[in-house]
Amino acid sequence: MADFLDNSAQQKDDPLRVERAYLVGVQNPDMTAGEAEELVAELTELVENLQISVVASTIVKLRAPNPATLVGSGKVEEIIGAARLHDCDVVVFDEGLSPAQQRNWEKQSKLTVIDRQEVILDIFADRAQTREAVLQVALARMEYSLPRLTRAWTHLSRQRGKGAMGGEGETQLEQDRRIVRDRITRLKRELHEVQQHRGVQRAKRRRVPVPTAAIVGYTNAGKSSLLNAITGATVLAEDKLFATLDPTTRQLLLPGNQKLLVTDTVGFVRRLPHGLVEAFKATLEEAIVSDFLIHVLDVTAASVAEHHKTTLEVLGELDADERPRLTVFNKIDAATPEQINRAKLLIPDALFVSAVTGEGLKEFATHCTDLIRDTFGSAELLVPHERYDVVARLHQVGHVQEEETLDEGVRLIGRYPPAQHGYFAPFVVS
Ligand SMILES: Nc1nc2c(ncn2[C@@H]2O[C@H](COP(=O)(O)OP(=O)(O)OP(=O)(O)O)[C@@H](O)[C@H]2O)c(=O)[nH]1
Ligand SMILES: [Mg+2]
Repeated sequence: MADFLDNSAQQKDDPLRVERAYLVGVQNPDMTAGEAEELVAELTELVENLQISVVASTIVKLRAPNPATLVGSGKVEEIIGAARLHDCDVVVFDEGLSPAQQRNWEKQSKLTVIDRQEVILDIFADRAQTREAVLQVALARMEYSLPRLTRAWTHLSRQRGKGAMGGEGETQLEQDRRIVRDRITRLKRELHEVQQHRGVQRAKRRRVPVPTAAIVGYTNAGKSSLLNAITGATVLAEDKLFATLDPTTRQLLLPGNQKLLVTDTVGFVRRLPHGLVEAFKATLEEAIVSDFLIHVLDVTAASVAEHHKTTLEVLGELDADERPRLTVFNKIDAATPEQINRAKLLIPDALFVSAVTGEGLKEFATHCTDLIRDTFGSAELLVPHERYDVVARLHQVGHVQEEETLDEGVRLIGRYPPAQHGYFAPFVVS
């Protein structure tokens, strides 16, 4: 299985490896030209992450997709001509290609033709580090490749010309399919074991009554940098998409001596392959089970609103969109006043910070304490009738969720600020 789990290192010097890419963006009727351009810019970054140079690109306006080749036949000719002219060896589509479309393209162009999803899968494969992430990515890639085994270029080899096209007999193909299916079964079994082990560890951890938060957000927003800045931890922060694939947890000490466990998570991206969302559900469970989410956004990103939307969508798929959430715009040190204003309009109650200069981090910490106070610190009190002043004070400084008069006193369930703990402690029953 080693060949499937690690194919990056040994192929860096492979003469057949693709090196020069021609990108094709697709502008659907519901998209503006600007949006299509942004997606291509993002795809450029993704492709360059694979050490493939982006030589040229084009945007195709698409009214109705052509089932055979996605774009119309005239455009196919045009794109192949342009890719050849620029001496490209790979064409990358921003839009997903069906296995049949991909096959048709490769047959006609004699070039490697891939889509955004495959690029993302390959990046994840390069970055995965823990056993679980490695297995999850391998599984997502296997599932993606199963209907595409007749292609000239597969991420099983990430090179051209391997696995002959057309000349291959049905039996060979059937055999390959069986091998891939067997691997999928084996990967699922291994993953199950690894996840069970992690579940046990988490159950142990959960007994510690320290609140937890997960940092989520679009890739490159500065999630790891923020975690570094607030904890002094040394988490990998790089100007690379998906620098973080495995969750890292650090303990943070907030104002009022409040402890908080913060977990950094993998960045989200538009058009994340569905297989990967599925595959990463387990890893992102950390985010789902945390007490609240810290949603980090890059305030300088042109499509910050899209980033915001994408993250909420992925959170929705993970059933985590209802968790308490703190929205934080990062990189204010590099932002223009217009960008700040735009962000304020987008999320009026958001916080503004810079992980680089440390600006806004104090307010951020205070807000975390407040959020914990809102989600935590709920206690049941029994206050004797002669101490009605305590009941009055709880109404004044805290939040009373339940109140009931009994013979022995007033029973209350409520929350109050950590600073008041000492005052209320003698009356707490649970
Ligand atoms: N100017 C500026 N740059 C920042 C700030 N925070 C992060 N960056 C830069 O943004 C880039 C991405 O930062 P990361 O912390 O790796 O981002 P991330 O969200 O963890 O990215 P992934 O793990 O890839 O999803 C790096 O080049 C950082 O130096 C900030 O406050 N200001
Ligand atoms: Mg990161």
